[in-house]
Amino acid sequence: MKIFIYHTPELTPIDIVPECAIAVDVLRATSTMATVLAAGGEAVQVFSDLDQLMTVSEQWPSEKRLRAGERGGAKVAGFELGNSPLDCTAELVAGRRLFISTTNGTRALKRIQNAPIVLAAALINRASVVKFLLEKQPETVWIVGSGWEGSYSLEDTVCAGAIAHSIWQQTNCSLTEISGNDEVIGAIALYSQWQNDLLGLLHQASHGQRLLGLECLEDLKYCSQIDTLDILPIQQEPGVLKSQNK
Ligand SMILES: O=C(O)[C@H](CS(=O)(=O)O)OP(=O)(O)O
Ligand SMILES: [Mg+2]
Repeated sequence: MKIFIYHTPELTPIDIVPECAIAVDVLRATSTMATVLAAGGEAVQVFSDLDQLMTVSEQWPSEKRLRAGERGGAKVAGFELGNSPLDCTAELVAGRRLFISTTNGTRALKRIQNAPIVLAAALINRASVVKFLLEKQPETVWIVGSGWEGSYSLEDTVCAGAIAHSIWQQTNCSLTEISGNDEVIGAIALYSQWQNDLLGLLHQASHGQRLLGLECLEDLKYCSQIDTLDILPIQQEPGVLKSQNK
């Protein structure tokens, strides 16, 4: 297995696809998606465009859908949910499809949606993603950070590093054998440095500071946990992710 890390959707190649592509948006889109599916959501359907989200979700029975999204961190007017995983309780989401559009995470998923296998990863479901990769053994894996409007984000890179670090530790491969680009070495080093204080790292991150400004400390705490949800969001059709085995 060769792992490649791309820090943003914009840095991700467009003319080829890997066997498996993984979108990461620790703050907060993929953390929210994993939470919704773990709480019994039927599926998560992602949109980069709000008008398209409205058009498609209108065709879904109202009692079976939830609209979620943020712009500038704030909930989109008229939507039931913003982008906080803490709002995605089982009472609210069970059996319903989440139609979601966020600033960065949904763009990353759209960018990789043509790969044969597409996953959504966050720190909270890192172990489930790693387990799948070790069982499936895809030849090439891309881990794509969502970043922030085209620029680097610390929290997505540390999560990519956490995935690569775990694969490296659980195989007999050398670092050179698993790393497809230099970003993998850098991400593993970042994770190794901060693995015992991931919340501290999120406090340092510009996105973490933005969310703290929006009074979202509890979101930071939740998203900084590692391996807490046994859930694998996997794409079933372009833009639609379900829990594996559903
Ligand atoms: O909702 C989020 O955390 C961000 C937007 S902001 O940084 O809060 O303004 O969106 P995401 O697509 O999850 O990075
Ligand atoms: Mg983000």
